[in-house]
Amino acid sequence: MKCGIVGVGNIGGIIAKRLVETGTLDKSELFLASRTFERLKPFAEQGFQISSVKEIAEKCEVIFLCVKPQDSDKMFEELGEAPDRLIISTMTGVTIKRIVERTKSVKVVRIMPNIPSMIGQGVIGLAKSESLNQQDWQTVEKLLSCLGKIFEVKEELIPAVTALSGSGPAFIFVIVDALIDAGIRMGLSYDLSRRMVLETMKGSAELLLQLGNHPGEFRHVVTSPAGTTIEGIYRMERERVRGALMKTIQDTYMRALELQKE
Ligand SMILES: NC(=O)C1=CN([C@@H]2O[C@H](COP(=O)(O)OP(=O)(O)OC[C@H]3O[C@@H](n4cnc5c(N)ncnc54)[C@H](OP(=O)(O)O)[C@@H]3O)[C@@H](O)[C@H]2O)C=CC1
Ligand SMILES: O=C(O)[C@@H]1CCC=N1
Repeated sequence: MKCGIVGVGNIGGIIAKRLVETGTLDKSELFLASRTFERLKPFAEQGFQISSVKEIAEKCEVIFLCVKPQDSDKMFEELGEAPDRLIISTMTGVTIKRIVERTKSVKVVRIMPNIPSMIGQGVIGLAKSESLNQQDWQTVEKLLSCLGKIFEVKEELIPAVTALSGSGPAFIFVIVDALIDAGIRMGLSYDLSRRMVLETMKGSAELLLQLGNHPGEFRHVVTSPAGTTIEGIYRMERERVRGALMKTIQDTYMRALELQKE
């Protein structure tokens, strides 16, 4: 199967690497196109095939579109029409309707991956056009499963997925950074603090995933009467941490909706 990636930046680069390193595609089946050669150079040096955007439209059965929304018009112009192609877009704010209009392909999948895809542990929100047949869907699953877990949603929920899991890792990284600093402030080394924070996060997430309990239930298991945890929880409530996190996601969601209108 010939597959092309248009826009080899953060996400396009991750997809290219995962497709090849997991053996999902052979380098001979994959073609990369981007605006500046600088981004493509490390791929060219590793034997990836470099192409033009137009060539990808002409020769690839599957085309990933991975440019920023602000660059999409120019990219669509260069791509031209690609009526029989299966299009998989990571572009934030660019609707399936718009992709169908610009490419004339009716087989369009809009995805919202996140960067843990780098190690195959991503969350991939996905909405698809109605014209995909069983074979197309198998192709999509084959290509995307090397990135992580696929969650199919209605297209109207993609902006919510963008806020929660697409942008989500950035918020988690800010929280991790702050917790590591808190450890350092109490005298732990950076390395020890980092490992303890990450293992605590990983263990807590695994516990919830494996046992399925509501997080509030386990919070009570940790919290001893007149103990240490309740002091921390009381501080979190006074600092309105919950509200701040919900507002963070809401503002991100509003921007995702705005981008869809621009
Ligand atoms: N980063 C993330 O975590 C996520 C991003 N997304 C979405 O994926 C898309 C890509 O994001 P990201 O990878 O971070 O962005 P990047 O800017 O890192 O990558 C986009 C790439 O597309 C190239 N490009 C721009 N215009 C064209 C064109 N006309 N033809 C070919 N290539 C072009 C850019 O070239 P140049 O190097 O010259 O700028 C750049 O290398 C965005 O729409 C984003 O919203 C979705 C989920 C997560
Ligand atoms: O910041 C952005 O716009 C993109 C969408 C999700 C993650 N990065």
